[in-house]
Amino acid sequence: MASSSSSTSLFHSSNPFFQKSNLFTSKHTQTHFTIKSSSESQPTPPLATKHRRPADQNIRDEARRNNNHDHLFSAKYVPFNADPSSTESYSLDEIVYRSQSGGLLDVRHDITALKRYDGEYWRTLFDSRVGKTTWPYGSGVWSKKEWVLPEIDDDDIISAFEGNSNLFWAERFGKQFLGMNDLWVKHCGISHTGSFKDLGMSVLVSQVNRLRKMGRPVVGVGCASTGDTSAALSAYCASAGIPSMVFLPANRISMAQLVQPIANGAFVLSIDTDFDGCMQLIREVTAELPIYLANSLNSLRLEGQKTAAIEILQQFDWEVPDWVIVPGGNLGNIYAFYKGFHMCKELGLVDRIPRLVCAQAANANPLYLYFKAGWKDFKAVKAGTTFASAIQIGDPVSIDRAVYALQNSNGIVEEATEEELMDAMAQADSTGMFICPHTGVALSALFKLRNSGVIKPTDKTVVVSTAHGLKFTQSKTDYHSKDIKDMACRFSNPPVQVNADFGSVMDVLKKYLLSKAH
Ligand SMILES: Cc1ncc(COP(=O)(O)O)c(C=O)c1O
Ligand SMILES: N[C@@H](CCOP(=O)(O)O)C(=O)O
Repeated sequence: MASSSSSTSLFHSSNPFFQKSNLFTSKHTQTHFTIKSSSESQPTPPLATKHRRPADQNIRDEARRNNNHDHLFSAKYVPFNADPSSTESYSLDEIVYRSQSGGLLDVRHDITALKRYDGEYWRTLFDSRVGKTTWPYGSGVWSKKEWVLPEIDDDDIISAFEGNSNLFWAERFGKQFLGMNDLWVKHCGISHTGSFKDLGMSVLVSQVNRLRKMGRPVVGVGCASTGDTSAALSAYCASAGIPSMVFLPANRISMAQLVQPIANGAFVLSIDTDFDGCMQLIREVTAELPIYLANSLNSLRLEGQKTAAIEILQQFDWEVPDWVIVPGGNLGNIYAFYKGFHMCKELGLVDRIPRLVCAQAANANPLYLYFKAGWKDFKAVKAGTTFASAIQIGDPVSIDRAVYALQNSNGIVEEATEEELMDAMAQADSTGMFICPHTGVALSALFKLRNSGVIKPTDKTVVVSTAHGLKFTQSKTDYHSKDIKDMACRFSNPPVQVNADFGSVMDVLKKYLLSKAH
């Protein structure tokens, strides 16, 4: 941290933020910050109020008026986990998904430029933007714009004010089932299209919007999907007026997920294969046609998704949880969480990162098997059917990213059987949540790690809920009807059929009340 004697007030008129934007004019931000560069000028007081937007301007117009075109920060693509001697890099305005050697890419930020500002500066800046409608900072993703896509024009951003999702204190669930009092569920599925994919898709579609305005050959955007990526892609593309194409494995996604891209006007291909087959096809197709690839192989997506990690720290007032548990499928998200936490540590917002747990369905568990084998000889698997259908993935594209995230966070991989994940989902729902089966996978991992004593009762623990339960009502209906082969459905709560007369209704009610009396 810079000391105040060697630094300049952020509100000083020589600071570009102060000059070119009204970000610091709210009364919430009248704190003095420090930046690490020195200057001889004297600080001047901050402006007291934000000017009202003229009635004939919308929030985009207002952002345009205040736009800061002098970019202080920048980012580029580099090979993922590249050797420090590597000079290979690409502008984010290039259309490239793989490094020269065929490996994954990563978005690398100019950390030196970001480090000119200390942790207190970034914390206060991000905090000052929460809960506003100022374009584009009202979004949980774009409130961290300098760390996401620093060079994009605000006007090119396609946002549904995603993010800022509820960090839910799972008080009753924690106490009743786990003896925990500091258990939290990050509800990333309470979002525009009902999953965490909105975070990354806002970034990707915004960049596509920019590329198209620059005249780059992008006719549309495509993805393979188990249902959530396609929902997010089609919604953001529809909002931007960009054609979208989604490759879906036939009969393997929920009805709610299927109808989302249909309703949003995407070109929907239902293909008689599994997700891994669809992924292979979209990769081949995007190599041939001017269709931009929207899966998380594209590292732009992870820049948006990483903001969920930053948000967790922010919601805890920058206190670091002990554990964060994330359900994993194609394995981009576990790395996105790692990256968000790591950036906060590197830039001085926090002093450590949480331990990460990646939770997989036992029927689609290539990462779990790899972890158990001591990270030796990764083998893709043929993913079996699972109620956690969005993570029915046997050959995850981000396997290397996931291993990196887990190895650098002292992480763990767990798995959950179908019965475990469905029971955990029902237990969570019985305490007032309405979670998806993937969150059930994460909660099953938590049960296991609590039972083995790895996670302690007082550990501050966050379970990432990745999609809205309303997308998966069929699995809940099957469970509560006890309509699942070889599953006891121990926590089912089927409706009671009763005759339409007062006596019958009274009989069942009395029986119920007696069972509840202490
Ligand atoms: C609801 C849900 N949860 C978890 C995941 C896993 O995320 P990732 O593929 O980034 O591991 C996905 C998608 O894969 C998903 O749609
Ligand atoms: N669960 C995902 C699977 C694809 O993952 P992605 O993050 O690589 O797009 C989905 O909903 O399609």
